Amino acid sequence: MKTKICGLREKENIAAISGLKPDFLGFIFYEKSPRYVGKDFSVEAFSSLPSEIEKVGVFVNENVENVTAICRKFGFGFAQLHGDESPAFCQELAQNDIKIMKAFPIDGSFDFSVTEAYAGTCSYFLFDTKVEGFGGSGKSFNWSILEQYTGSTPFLLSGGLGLENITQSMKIQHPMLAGYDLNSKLETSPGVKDYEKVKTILNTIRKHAII
Ligand SMILES: O=C(O)c1ccccc1NCC(=O)[C@H](O)[C@H](O)COP(=O)(O)O
Repeated sequence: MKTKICGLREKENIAAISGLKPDFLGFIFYEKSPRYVGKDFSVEAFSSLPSEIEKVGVFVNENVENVTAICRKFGFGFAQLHGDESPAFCQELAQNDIKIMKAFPIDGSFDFSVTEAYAGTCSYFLFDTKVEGFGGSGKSFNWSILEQYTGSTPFLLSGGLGLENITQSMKIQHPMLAGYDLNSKLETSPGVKDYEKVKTILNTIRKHAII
């Protein structure tokens, strides 16, 4: 199972968490987020990152030019699109050699047929809890709705995953469940991840994955 730790921004914290070898690290370029990387964020912040960890830029309703420029500047292989980006937007971005993770806000009435137009363009979907804002809510959704997803694009489960519910979430049996996206439940403060909590949750996921 893949693991993604989202919403880091401080050099020492990035270095410590990268030592735990998650598959993806996410950096938020949405100014209204309490985890926004900030104007002074520089490539220096992850100079020690092993190349096998995929870097993900997280965007909300940003334009293609800005997403492309930021991904190129920071060497992000992936853009996570967490707003209302259309299938055409994703196709345009994919032409710039950027892999896409498209987030969808899930509640009990989500219609998974909306994901169909994104298949083929996105490497992963990210199913996150529908809330007022866009992400980082710390809230989980009722996972039983995932049974309705019959697409062939792999997805990361997201939304309020922490030490208290990760074991329960690993009971989900879905052929396209590719991994877990982890964020606010593992923080000491917004944007700063708790090393011990991240270590414990990654060990839990990895132990389960080889049983
Ligand atoms: O985390 C944020 O502050 C955020 C704000 C705006 C858009 C996206 C954001 N996070 C993106 C993520 O991938 C989070 O990991 C995802 O929303 C789950 O967060 P959480 O519920 O805190 O585990």
